[in-house]
Amino acid sequence: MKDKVYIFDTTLRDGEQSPGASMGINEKLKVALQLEKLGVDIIEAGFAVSSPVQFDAIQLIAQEVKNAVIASLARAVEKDIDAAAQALKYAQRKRIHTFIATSPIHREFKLKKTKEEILKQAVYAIQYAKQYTDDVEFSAEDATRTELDYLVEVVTAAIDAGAKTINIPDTVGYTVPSEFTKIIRTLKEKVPNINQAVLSVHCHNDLGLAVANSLAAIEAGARQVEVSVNGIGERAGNAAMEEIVMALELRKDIFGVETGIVTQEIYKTSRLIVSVTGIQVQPNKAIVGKNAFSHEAGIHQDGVLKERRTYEIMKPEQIGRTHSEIVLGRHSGKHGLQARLKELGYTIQGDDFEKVFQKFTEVADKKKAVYDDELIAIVSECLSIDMPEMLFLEHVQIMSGSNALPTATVELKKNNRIIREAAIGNGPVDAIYKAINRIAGISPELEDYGISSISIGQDAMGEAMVSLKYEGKVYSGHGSSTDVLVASAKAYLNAMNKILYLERKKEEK
Ligand SMILES: CC(=O)SCCNC(=O)CCNC(=O)[C@H](O)C(C)(C)COP(=O)(O)OP(=O)(O)OC[C@H]1O[C@@H](n2cnc3c(N)ncnc32)[C@H](O)[C@@H]1OP(=O)(O)O
Ligand SMILES: CC(C)C(=O)C(=O)O
Ligand SMILES: [Mg+2]
Repeated sequence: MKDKVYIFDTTLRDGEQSPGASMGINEKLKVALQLEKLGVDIIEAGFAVSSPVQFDAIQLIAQEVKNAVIASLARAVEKDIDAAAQALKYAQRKRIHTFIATSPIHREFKLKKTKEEILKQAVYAIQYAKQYTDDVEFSAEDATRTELDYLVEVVTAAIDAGAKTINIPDTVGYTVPSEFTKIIRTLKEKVPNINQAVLSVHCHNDLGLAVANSLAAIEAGARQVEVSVNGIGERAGNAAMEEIVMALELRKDIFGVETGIVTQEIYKTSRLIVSVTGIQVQPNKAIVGKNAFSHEAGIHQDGVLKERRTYEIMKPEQIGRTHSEIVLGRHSGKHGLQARLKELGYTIQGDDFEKVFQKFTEVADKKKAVYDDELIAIVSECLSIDMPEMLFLEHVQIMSGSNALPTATVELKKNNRIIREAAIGNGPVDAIYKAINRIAGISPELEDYGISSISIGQDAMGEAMVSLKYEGKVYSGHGSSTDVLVASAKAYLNAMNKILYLERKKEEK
């Protein structure tokens, strides 16, 4: 059995410290249950003394989650530790995580205490917490800006006092990987009782180094990492769970360690955090970003079509995504275009293909991306081929407002015939989608929906993205427009047309 690295998830505590990320009690429970499914070892559910909502959320999570240790943060003061213990009362496995800052700048200006006073307070807090649970974690806040010999002294005393996990936070994200390696190695060499505790790291991302620092610490012997989903957290955030887990998973040759994470649950967890916090993931974010498995460049598309591994180091399915994507745009080449045309049911070769490619490059040069409906229009224009039996958006009209039931009227074109339907929904987008479902005659499940701006200014283009689940398969769609509701309708139709196309193919067989 390889060495295990414990995954301590702090999405619900440090992650929630991101401006605007506060979650309600039920949302926190939903996240905790998903983290349990994901297989994290420890869930830091909050900071109990901080507010009644925090306290109640920790209590509820402690009652409901069975397969992870539940932790609460507590300053090194009795009232915080008492509150943490009470909130954790019903947990099957509980951890009190107490901390105090050790660096000169925090000692002098924030805590206004001497080295001796801080060491004494840390030891007292750990001993005090031990009356409630044997599982006490101690963090030396701002450890990485602390004098190393003093840090050795504090860590030795904390373990003597009974701390079972010693956490070394890079609180302000100032450290670089080589320094982290040195800190962990020094602690392993100089702390005489270091083997009686698990050594942990908690890295912030102020210099974009949180993941690199955490991995350096693991290589140097740390066996717990504190992470958050999508890397959310105070200021520039914490080390991203998905990046660390997949680095450890894919580079076992380097790290030689295992985690208990069910990697197929990663994407679902990431999307849940986006939906409960409203904090979007940047498109180029590793592992969970919209573009992490998209290929636009012609040379890459050609490579991936010939052998996926030329430009993909993991399978999207490994992290619970359904597929990688060939995005047709200005940088695409003939192989990528041909493959997409084939998917759409066209076999176009020779001069005809050259004509279509020529027109495609003209269109692509003016746009961010060329979507399926536009491609079909190009083929139809260049080759006078009838449009296949697809649904095209002609018109969408919405009635919505604070006192109105959101109602959508949608007109779609199918085989040169206009079909009109209206529907009421929970919101304008829901109403549009219900009206489209009526015309299409099927009701796929909306798995994911997102809208983002793809240009700036008042006439900015909005791009909508949807994932629809139908008979166990997931279909994605994109649509863009200066009107976000029109973009939403186009994205839905883009995915719906893929479903309808495959359904027709099945019937033809
Ligand atoms: C690096 C981190 O992420 S640490 C965690 C940060 N998270 C949070 O702060 C979110 C939750 N915080 C809160 O709800 C509040 O700040 C509370 C309830 C903890 C404290 O609130 P208040 O009593 O109003 O104090 P306030 O937040 O203004 O100041 C913090 C006090 O705690 C002291 N303190 C800070 N850290 C510690 C510590 N680890 N142990 C003991 N005392 C500490 C500060 O010196 C200051 O004390 P002072 O009032 O004697 O000057
Ligand atoms: C409380 C500690 C672990 C923390 O969040 C930090 O130092 O960043
Ligand atoms: Mg932190």
